[in-house]
Amino acid sequence: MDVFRRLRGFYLPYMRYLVLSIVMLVLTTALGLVYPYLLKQIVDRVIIGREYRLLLPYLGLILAAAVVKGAFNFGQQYLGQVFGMHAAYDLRNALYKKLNRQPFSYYDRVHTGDLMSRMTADLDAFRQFLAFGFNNLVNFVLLTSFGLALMCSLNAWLTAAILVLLPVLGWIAVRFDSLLWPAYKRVRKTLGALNTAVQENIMGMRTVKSFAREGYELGKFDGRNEAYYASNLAAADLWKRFFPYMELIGNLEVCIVLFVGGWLVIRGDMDLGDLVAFFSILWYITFPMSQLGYLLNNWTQSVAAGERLLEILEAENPITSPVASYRGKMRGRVEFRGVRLVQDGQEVLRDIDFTVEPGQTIALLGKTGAGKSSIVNLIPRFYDVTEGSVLVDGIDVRDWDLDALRRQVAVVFQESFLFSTTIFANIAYGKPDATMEEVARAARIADAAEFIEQLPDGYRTIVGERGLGLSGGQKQRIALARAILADPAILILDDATSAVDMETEYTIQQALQEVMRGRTTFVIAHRISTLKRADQILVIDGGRIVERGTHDELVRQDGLYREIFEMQFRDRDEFSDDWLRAAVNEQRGVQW
Ligand SMILES: Nc1ncnc2c1ncn2[C@@H]1O[C@H](COP(=O)(O)OP(=O)(O)OP(=O)(O)O)[C@@H](O)[C@H]1O
Repeated sequence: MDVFRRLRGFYLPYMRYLVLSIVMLVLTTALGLVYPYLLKQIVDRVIIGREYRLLLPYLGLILAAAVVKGAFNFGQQYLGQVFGMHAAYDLRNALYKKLNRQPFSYYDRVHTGDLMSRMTADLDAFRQFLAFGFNNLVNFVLLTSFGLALMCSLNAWLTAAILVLLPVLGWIAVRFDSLLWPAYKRVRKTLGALNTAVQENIMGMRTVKSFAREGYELGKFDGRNEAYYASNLAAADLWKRFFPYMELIGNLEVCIVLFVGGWLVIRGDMDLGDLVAFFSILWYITFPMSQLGYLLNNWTQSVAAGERLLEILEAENPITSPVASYRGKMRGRVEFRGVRLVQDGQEVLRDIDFTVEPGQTIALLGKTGAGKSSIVNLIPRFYDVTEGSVLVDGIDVRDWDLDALRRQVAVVFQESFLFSTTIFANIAYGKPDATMEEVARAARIADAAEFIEQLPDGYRTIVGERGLGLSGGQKQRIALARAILADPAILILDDATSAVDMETEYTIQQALQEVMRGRTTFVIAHRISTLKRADQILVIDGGRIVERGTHDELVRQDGLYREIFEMQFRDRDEFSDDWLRAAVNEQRGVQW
């Protein structure tokens, strides 16, 4: 019940459909109970009383009741569906909205396949209960109570006799529900794991194939498929045990009515017509009773599914805009004050202090895993600091309106993600109203214009899922153009040119000089040649700033920067016969 209480916000606004549907259901049920009454009349008056002229009117009444009942039945099912669909529509929107608002840390933990299964299969199980389950439940209660009341009016003793088995029925139902609930939770969980395996396999198909690991992946899938199959079988096994009990109780009821009812008729304490009517009511209510199993199934599935939906809806999100948030125009001054960051219990950053003035370029250099990305991720609040603060224009990023902050900070990640749409739409992603000229200009700066124009459809070329069909360097250049077009006050290039060759990187850098003018730029790169022009270079090691200064200052110190510099210099020396490197050196006028 708790699941339904917590999800009530989604179905309460549409209760009018459910109420109308239930009204129709009551009428359908009431009309259904007219048959036993008519049957009694036919037996007592037409057959026993020999009033044959009444036969046709009674048959006419039975037919009319069937037609009206059919119409009400259609109405109640239709309205039930409308109720379920409206609620599911809102729920789907809320889930999607929530997922869009969740922070990076949430996506570090969840599995895409499992999320997809929650958004589809679990949502549908919940909708099914709203659309049919609610009505069936009400139908069950109504039919049983109406039926019992009618039976009571026919013969109280006979009704009391069949009620003896009711507590047994209730006990069995409750007992099975407690067994079914965990069984269905397992079914849902194994389905999520199965979807995760499929999704990861498809996403990573190139890696799978390149290592010829199809066999291993098939085995992994087989294992999860087996687990899903086994959990379904376990649930079916429970049902297998449940149905015979229900069948037995139904048949016992028939025996009781035959025995006690027959005895009452023989003694002359009950009319034959009443016994026939009693029987017909019993059959009428045994059907929904035998459906109790399905009802329970529907119910437990929807509770298990609802729990999984609530896990998304109620997931904590510490990264939200404060009520009195700041949403001004950004100048681009960034300050880190005593920043410490702990992730998964591990200290990733500590004692990070630095200031960048608007328009300056700051470079971060360090070994892999040193903490460079972790530093820049704090600026647009992809993560929040554990201690200390990050200020933009003197205002703590936690006091900025999240959208205003992120709209004015553009990040180009090492792995560029492209949507499966046109190159134009991919570049204009942060500025949907951009004109062709603006998009082409951003592409020119990112050194992407040339290869885009050579494609058969130019900017209208549709790139495959995740940009398949383009090279890594081409994707990076499109991502770069996307950031340039967004015209941010702060531009963060997190290893954004790692996939392009040195010559292209050089061309991009030349063009970026113009883009970087007037905006604060963070550059993370491994090649010293990329960083050396920065106003300030921070050398990161083990989550701390170990050196800082300009290129000239740092090469004079005997530290990590110089070590990296000399290493890169040695490489260059070893490959001195490489015509390309020589050409680039010459072009750059690098003084090593
Ligand atoms: N979301 C996270 N959850 C837990 N630990 C993380 C997370 N992100 C990064 N780390 C850890 O923090 C440390 C620094 O990672 P970070 O990505 O900042 O390094 P980096 O210097 O940018 O490395 P690279 O140059 O390889 O990109 C690593 O030890 C990493 O395992």
